[in-house]
Amino acid sequence: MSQTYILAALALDHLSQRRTSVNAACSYVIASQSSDRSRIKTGHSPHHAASRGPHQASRSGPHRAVDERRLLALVSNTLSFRESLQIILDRSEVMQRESKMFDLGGKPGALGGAQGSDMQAPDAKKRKRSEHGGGPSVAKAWPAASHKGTVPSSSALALVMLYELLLSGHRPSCSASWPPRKAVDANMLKLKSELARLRAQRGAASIDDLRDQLELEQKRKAGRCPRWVRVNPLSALIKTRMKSKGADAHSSPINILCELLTEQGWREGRGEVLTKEDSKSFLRSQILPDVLGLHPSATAELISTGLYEQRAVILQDLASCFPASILLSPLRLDGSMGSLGASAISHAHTAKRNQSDSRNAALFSVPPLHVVDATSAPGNKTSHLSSILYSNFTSQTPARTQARVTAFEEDKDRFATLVSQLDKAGCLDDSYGLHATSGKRPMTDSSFPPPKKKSKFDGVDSKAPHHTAKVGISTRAPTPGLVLPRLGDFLKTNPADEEWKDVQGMLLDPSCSGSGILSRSEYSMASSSTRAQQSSKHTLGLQGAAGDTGRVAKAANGRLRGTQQHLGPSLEEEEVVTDQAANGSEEARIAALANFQLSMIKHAMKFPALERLVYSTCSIHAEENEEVVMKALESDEAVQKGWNLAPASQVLPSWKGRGLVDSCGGDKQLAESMIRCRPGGDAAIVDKLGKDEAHMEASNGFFVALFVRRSSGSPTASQSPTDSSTIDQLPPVKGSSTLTKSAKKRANAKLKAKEGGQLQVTTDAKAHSLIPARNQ
Ligand SMILES: C[S@@+](CC[C@H](N)C(=O)[O-])C[C@H]1O[C@@H](n2cnc3c(N)ncnc32)[C@H](O)[C@@H]1O
Repeated sequence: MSQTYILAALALDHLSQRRTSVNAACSYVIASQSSDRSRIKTGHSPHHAASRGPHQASRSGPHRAVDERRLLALVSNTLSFRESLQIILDRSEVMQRESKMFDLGGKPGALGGAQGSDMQAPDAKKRKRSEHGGGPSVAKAWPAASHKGTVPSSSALALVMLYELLLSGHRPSCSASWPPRKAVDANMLKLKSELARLRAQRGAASIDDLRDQLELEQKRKAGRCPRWVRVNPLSALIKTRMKSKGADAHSSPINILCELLTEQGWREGRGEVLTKEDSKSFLRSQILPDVLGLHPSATAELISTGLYEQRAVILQDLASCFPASILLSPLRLDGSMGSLGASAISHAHTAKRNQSDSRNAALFSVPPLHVVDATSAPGNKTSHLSSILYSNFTSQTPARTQARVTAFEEDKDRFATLVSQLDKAGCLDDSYGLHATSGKRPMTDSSFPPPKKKSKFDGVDSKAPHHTAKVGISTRAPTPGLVLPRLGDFLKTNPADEEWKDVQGMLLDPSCSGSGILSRSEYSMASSSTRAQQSSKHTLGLQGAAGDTGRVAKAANGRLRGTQQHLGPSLEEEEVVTDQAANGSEEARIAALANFQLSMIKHAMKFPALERLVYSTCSIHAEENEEVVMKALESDEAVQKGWNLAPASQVLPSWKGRGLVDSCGGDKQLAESMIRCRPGGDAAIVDKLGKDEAHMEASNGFFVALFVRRSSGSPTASQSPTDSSTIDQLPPVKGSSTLTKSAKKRANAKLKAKEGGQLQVTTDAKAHSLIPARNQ
């Protein structure tokens, strides 16, 4: 019956959205289906049915029980071959020709052809609605129905059917007239020839060879990445130590973390390579000062220290720590990367505010104080922003009263995760969510965390005036965590609103294909041995998350490299949100994502005081990275407001991986100003590693670009907003001429059209001058 295929596709959809185990995804979809049915039948809530567990649920309805082992094997095997299947699908163009056949949502009654399948007629409109000004809304195109376990995406269903019909060697269990099967059958010749081509290209003797090759490649890459940890200066543990150190010049949060580790028998190593043998050593990142790397096999050992539980460390990939660091670093006008102490930054802010010491303030462009994280959940980068702001301004009261992070998230479930993660890490602003009158948190959502107890170290601001905050609104007293989460669609904000008038920095890390994430394949791909175990031993919902590997290992297994690694929860919250265009090929999906990403950047560029905008993805596709940045630079928003790219010297200059020149129209300088991380590290470095060695420059695949502009509110620009000579006389910054030729042309054309210098800022000058982000 087709039901198993539909459930398998739903499980794949679920895995695309959530970092979870194959087991858990299968249990989830079975429970969702059953609860849907029981809700329809009895009117009970889905939670009620789901809480009975998948076994009972699936057997309680009038429908045939799902063969759980078969479902698990089908999902695991499809995942194992996912990359090959996708290549075959794309090359054969089956999705382009047959998209309707896989679109169960578009064909009410399509399920009718399946025996034993009575799943709800889907809400096709919901999945296809077009939002945010053109193209499928990637943020919203994620099929809500599918996510809730009703209708799978076409792409997931196609993968499952392709695996079953092309590779499994099983007799299909659905009717030959069921549209998804018909579509694959009709294209079988083409599909087989693409499979043969792929095998020949990879030199794989058999299909199993092909799968094993892919798995090995993924594992090798993932194994080279250290277990990255970032210190959290907002954890009570670090704060207490910091306080006890008083004015000790060496007492930075990272030094304290190293000290805490050393006290527990860890050793600080040297060099760039971590070996498996030394499971209790760590290295400091040479790229980011607040990050350490351990050998991935040391994760369980780290967890046993209690530092993770107390959130003294946040487990976050190195590359994922780039955006907040780049956004909040001082930018030097001489082109060097600033690494100024907190007091220097604070001094610059004071000078800027008073405009009394322009010489000093002009030394560097001060990092922003009010920052927006436009797409926050689960909040790794948000808490990093909070950590840096907090560290910079911890003893600088004037600046600290203004420093804050407004964190948007539009998905309610993910918003709950965001709030909970921020709360655990001590990053929430204490005024967050408190009603001015009752002092109680307003949300009724059960996942919403209870009000925080104040620790003695949170008392620093106890003399501050009582807040008069609305929920998440920024009129609040300064508090340690600094983050004000906002449940809502960033695209629906009005940049002209009063509350955004002082937003100077923004981090934009939107939903993407997630193609750079190594751990995704790591957790989702079952090794040959575990596949066998799964089919024979495991039954859904009964098996413990990580088998019998022990409590610590169980908790840590999100990244442990062992046969159980794909089972069980992860320690790192999943940053990736990948949305699939309901129909169509991988290319269509990426194009839809790119449209959405561009619309987010263009919206961000409209914020009046914004001077820095960091754009990042964990994708390796140029379509989502360099190409989006190029289009953004050429957009009306960029040209009118004078947005540019910060030069390479201002964006982690010591990081070797830079943008793809070809994808930047051949402009080397432009490409140099962008950051790229190759999944598993640069081949030139990591290919020399021994077995079981990890390298301090290996991370997930990632991309970052820093857009900068001088806001018209900044002193220099406002002195003479239409005087291009003034702007041109600014000291040039090497390598910052980043507008493309067509953008320059358009800027010139616009300027000519607006005779009399009516433009607020002389776009012509902006287009030709070399302008770093600067405030003075
Ligand atoms: C890639 S994830 C962000 C990961 C996060 N920066 C971190 O490091 O933990 C993208 C997030 O943006 C949210 N999102 C997508 N579109 C949005 C919008 N228009 N407004 C607000 N949030 C949005 C998604 O729900 C998702 O949680």
